[in-house]
Amino acid sequence: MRTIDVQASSHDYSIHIGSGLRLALKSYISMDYSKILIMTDENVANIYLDDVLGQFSEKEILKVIIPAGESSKSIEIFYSTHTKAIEFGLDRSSLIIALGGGVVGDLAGFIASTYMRGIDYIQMPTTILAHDSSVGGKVAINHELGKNLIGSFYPPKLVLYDIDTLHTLPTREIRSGYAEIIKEAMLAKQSNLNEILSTTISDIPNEKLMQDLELGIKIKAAIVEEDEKERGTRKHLNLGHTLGHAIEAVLGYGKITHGEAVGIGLLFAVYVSEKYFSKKILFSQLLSWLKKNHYPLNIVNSLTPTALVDKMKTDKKNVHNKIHMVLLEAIGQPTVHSFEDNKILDYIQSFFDMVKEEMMN
Ligand SMILES: NC(=O)c1ccc[n+]([C@@H]2O[C@H](COP(=O)([O-])OP(=O)(O)OC[C@H]3O[C@@H](n4cnc5c(N)ncnc54)[C@H](O)[C@@H]3O)[C@@H](O)[C@H]2O)c1
Ligand SMILES: O=C(O)C(=O)C[C@@H](O)[C@H](O)[C@H](O)COP(=O)(O)O
Ligand SMILES: [Zn+2]
Repeated sequence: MRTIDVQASSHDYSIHIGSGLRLALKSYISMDYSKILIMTDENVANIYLDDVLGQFSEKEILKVIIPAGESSKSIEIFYSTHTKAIEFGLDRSSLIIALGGGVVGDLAGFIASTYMRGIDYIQMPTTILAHDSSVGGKVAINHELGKNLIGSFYPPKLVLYDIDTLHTLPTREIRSGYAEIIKEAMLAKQSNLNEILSTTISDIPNEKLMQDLELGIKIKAAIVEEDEKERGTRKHLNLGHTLGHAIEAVLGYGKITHGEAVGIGLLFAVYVSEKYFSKKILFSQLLSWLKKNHYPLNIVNSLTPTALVDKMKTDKKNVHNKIHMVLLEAIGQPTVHSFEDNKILDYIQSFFDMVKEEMMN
């Protein structure tokens, strides 16, 4: 087992990464909680819920199983879960457990942050992508006008990452998770990035997966420790998300995975960076890695650049209604830049043209 400790402003917490941890959850809970609400989605419930429930008595634990997918990060499910929690008698000494991917983690975490003005919660990530979402305390639900627009910063008490659960992930979700690891490596060092770009999604040995996850988590943890509330450096973790989030919202939540959208968003961020700084950084290597690993680059054929710019206008990084994007001056040197809407529109149009041409080769 590996452990990474994170210092948050409210408390410190540990991220344990290892095999079989879901079966030992109870031994990691140090407080005597009055009741527990465990949230998971229907896919994860089918495979792993009993492993966790088996450690508790029926009286003390309420299970809330939500539909799988991004559309569950909604105000309706947020509200109905509050209702179930009140009816079950959850109080301020109760605990919420998020067993699942980033959807469950973001939603359950946001419910924990608002229930009776805030109760403890534990993240039990079950996707590769959730190495990112379970760390750092960003919790949220979506608004029809944009991603994660209703939320808060609310760190978990503990992250228990049982990597055995990752063996049941569909290939598409492995692909999705790796986009965020690439992002983290792009913010760190060339050698880290080379290591991640050497991965082939369809064939990842266990030890390599563990190493890549640990690398991503360490890079993320260091950034959120430095700037928990995203006043400055944490914005860099949004690399690839200005376009990525807009793609998710324009297509309709759940039509593309978060990581697939971020993968395209990262390529766009590198494309703009190379134009802006007039130098080669990573575009051709990243493009060929994304192509080799079957990221859905051809989605650009069904996207309208003006609709994307409209969505980008609701991005949380914007200031005075101006779109702000994270660019890379070089690997490990992210910076934030603001652009006029027309300039972004030009970039998207020429980027799409280039991707379309590449997809024909
Ligand atoms: N809070 C943050 O810092 C942060 C960071 C990154 C992403 N996010 C958010 O995370 C969400 C995406 O998370 P995700 O990619 O984990 O999506 P997800 O939670 O929807 O999970 C993806 C799919 O995998 C299934 N699944 C989960 N675990 C499984 C397992 N072990 N075996 C088989 N199937 C399994 C789920 O049922 C779902 O169908 C997005 O909403 C994104 O905005 C948040
Ligand atoms: O932790 C962060 O900070 C991130 O930006 C991580 C992102 O991968 C994640 O998708 C996050 O939810 C996006 O943040 P948002 O503030 O743009 O919603
Ligand atoms: Zn993300």
